[in-house]
Amino acid sequence: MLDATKTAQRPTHAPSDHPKVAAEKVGVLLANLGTPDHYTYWPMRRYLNEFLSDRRVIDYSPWLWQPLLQLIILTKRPFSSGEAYKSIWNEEQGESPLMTITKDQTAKITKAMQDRYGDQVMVDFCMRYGNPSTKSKVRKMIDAGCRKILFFPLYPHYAGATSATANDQFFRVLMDEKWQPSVRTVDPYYQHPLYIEALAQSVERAYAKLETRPDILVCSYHGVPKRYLLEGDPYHCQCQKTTRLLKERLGWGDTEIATTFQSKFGPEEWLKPYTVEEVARLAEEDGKKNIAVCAPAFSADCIETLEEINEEIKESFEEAGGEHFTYIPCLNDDDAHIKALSAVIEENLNGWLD
Ligand SMILES: C=CC1=C(C)c2cc3[nH]c(cc4nc(cc5[nH]c(cc1n2)c(C)c5CCC(=O)O)C(CCC(=O)O)=C4C)c(C)c3C=C
Ligand SMILES: [Fe+2]
Ligand SMILES: [Fe+2]
Repeated sequence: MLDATKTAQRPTHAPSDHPKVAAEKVGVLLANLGTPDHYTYWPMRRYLNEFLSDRRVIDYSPWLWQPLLQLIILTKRPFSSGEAYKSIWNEEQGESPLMTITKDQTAKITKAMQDRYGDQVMVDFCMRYGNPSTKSKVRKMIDAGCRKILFFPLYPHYAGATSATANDQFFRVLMDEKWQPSVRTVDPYYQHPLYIEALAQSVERAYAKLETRPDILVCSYHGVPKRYLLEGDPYHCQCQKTTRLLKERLGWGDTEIATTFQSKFGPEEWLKPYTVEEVARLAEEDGKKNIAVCAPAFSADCIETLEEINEEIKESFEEAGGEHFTYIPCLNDDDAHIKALSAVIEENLNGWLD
């Protein structure tokens, strides 16, 4: 609650001083990871620098890590990752697919919330790294009269490198605000029945379009260093549970679905099996020549799915003798996904709205 003694020193940006503010609102701030402004060297370098300097993502001592990052990694990776981004870029809108999809999700969730609550709720999105920044969107919500903000990291699973760092940033930028909203953050939703339902429907829809049923569905999750799991990060267990719940909902057997981890970075061991190796092994050793791959840890298609899975990992499968590779897109702005995310939001707004 607000301290009445502070109202006398309300800053000029305080919501009630804002000429356009007619009534108090509740803000729902969706947050995704972030994406470069462009695939050329400097925007790529700025984005990777911010991302890879986050100690929630890479926890090495900055004394060791920063020289390596600044002098070696950031001289090369902006070029190689930039090429990958170029191959998937949405040239028409001048942005990456992650940005386009996040905007589409936000528009649909806004509509769902307005149908339910009218103008009492304001929905917007921000990114953990790059633009639009968490700071700019928190400020925008406060200026628009949001006295309560629900912060929703768009990751089904909780990892230090994703949800936790998004939350860190949210609370960090709030420290700079004089006019404090009351806040809530959303829990991971990897076992929400509507999320599992949306995943299952996306698999069923994809399978229904195929002439021959794939031998196996590979659920490829973004990896993290194995050490993070051993040090207590819950991400790995939550991914395993998602695959199990999906398998149960689909009514499949153990041999029809697998869990793998992708996007290994650096020399350390990451969560295994690595998708890129496992798809080759499935083709070569298990004779599974027809596979489908989905990516349940990503709420939106991005470089890691459109380029890494659908180009690099597909190539690894085909080089090992695989014949049919089907990539099942992320849930993106599917109606079932919007329904799931809206339900999660409504559950978290409990008691905040009439
Ligand atoms: C280096 C360590 C990394 C960890 C740990 C990590 C965890 C992690 N990331 C996501 C989701 C996304 N990652 C994306 C891109 C991306 N990830 C890393 C590194 C780590 N991620 C890098 C260097 C990049 C940039 C691209 C590249 O150079 O390879 C994206 C896509 C962004 C886009 O613009 O499309 C997402 C989404 C999760 C879920 C996760 C751990 C749970
Ligand atoms: Fe990542
Ligand atoms: Fe990648």
